[in-house]
Amino acid sequence: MLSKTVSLVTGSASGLGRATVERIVSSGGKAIICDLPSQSSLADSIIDSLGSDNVKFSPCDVTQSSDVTAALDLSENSGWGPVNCAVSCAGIATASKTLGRKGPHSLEMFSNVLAVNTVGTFNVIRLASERMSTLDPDDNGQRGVIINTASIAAYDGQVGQAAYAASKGAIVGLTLPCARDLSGVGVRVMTIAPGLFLTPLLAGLPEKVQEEMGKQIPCPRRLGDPSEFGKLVESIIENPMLNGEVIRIDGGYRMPP
Ligand SMILES: C[C@H](O)CC(=O)SCCNC(=O)CCNC(=O)[C@H](O)C(C)(C)COP(=O)(O)OP(=O)(O)OC[C@H]1O[C@@H](n2cnc3c(N)ncnc32)[C@H](O)[C@@H]1OP(=O)(O)O
Ligand SMILES: NC(=O)c1ccc[n+]([C@@H]2O[C@H](COP(=O)([O-])OP(=O)(O)OC[C@H]3O[C@@H](n4cnc5c(N)ncnc54)[C@H](O)[C@@H]3O)[C@@H](O)[C@H]2O)c1
Repeated sequence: MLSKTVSLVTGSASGLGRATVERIVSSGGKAIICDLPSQSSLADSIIDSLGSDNVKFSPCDVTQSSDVTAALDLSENSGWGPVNCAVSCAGIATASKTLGRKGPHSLEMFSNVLAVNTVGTFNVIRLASERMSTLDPDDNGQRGVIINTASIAAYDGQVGQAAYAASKGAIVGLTLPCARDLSGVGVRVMTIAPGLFLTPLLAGLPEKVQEEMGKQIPCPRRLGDPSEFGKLVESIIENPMLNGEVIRIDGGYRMPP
């Protein structure tokens, strides 16, 4: 399916989303880069390297339905047809204790992390699945695949990760019911829970935290390369039996408190 993949990939101007776009296009597929308008120059550099026939940019805040709709429309208006693959990589990470030295956790920050990570992911699932439902089914009765990005923090959230872990735990929780809901239209739903990958998001964490983490990954004893995330996306797209499940990709790492 990868050579016929028409995808929308959120958060794909950077990091894991970018690696996903590179993987899909290198296998013959197409991708709509769905990222914030502020990321347009990064998106342009991806289009320069992969070709404007294969990649297009739709400025998008995943929490806004009209933005996600515009990205789905761009695929159809470009002559690619409706998307048959949607990968959500858009996400933000925060670090703040429930009760810190300066007082309680900001409620606004907590809500914002859930809005982008959880509500944004569900927004893509609901709108992309509608477009996929219009496609002809393949030999397995399938029309598309949706891949979400959680985190190992959904299971082993650290000190300061209440908001982030809650947002990712919710993505783990919605995976099976969404897969069940969409089984009637032949759309699979999978979630990837990455461990520690070397992307701008991780580079923004305190250096001390980064150093400790890299050393703790059992095997391989290093941070993940974003291309390894892209390979897993490819496997999920290609394997029709993968559905309703969360896959950790973490080198056997379990985060300490
Ligand atoms: C991004 C991907 O999805 C993958 C990931 O999830 S990557 C993992 C990301 N992890 C994080 O972001 C950790 C976030 N937490 C932090 O950065 C900091 O804890 C914080 C900024 C929220 C708080 O820092 P601060 O208020 O300065 O607390 P600080 O004084 O350092 O620590 C207080 C206590 O908590 C402990 N602690 C703080 N952060 C810790 C951590 N990350 N791991 C273990 N212990 C920690 C300290 O050892 C200290 O213990 P003590 O009571 O025995 O002295
Ligand atoms: N890097 C890691 O180690 C790691 C580990 C576990 C999970 N994750 C998750 O993987 C995903 C990708 O992370 P990354 O490391 O590539 O981060 P990154 O910061 O490199 O990329 C995230 C992208 O999301 C975009 N984005 C943020 N808010 C958005 C919004 N409202 N609408 C549209 N786009 C938005 C950003 O502009 C950015 O381009 C995130 O969901 C993150 O939580 C990353």
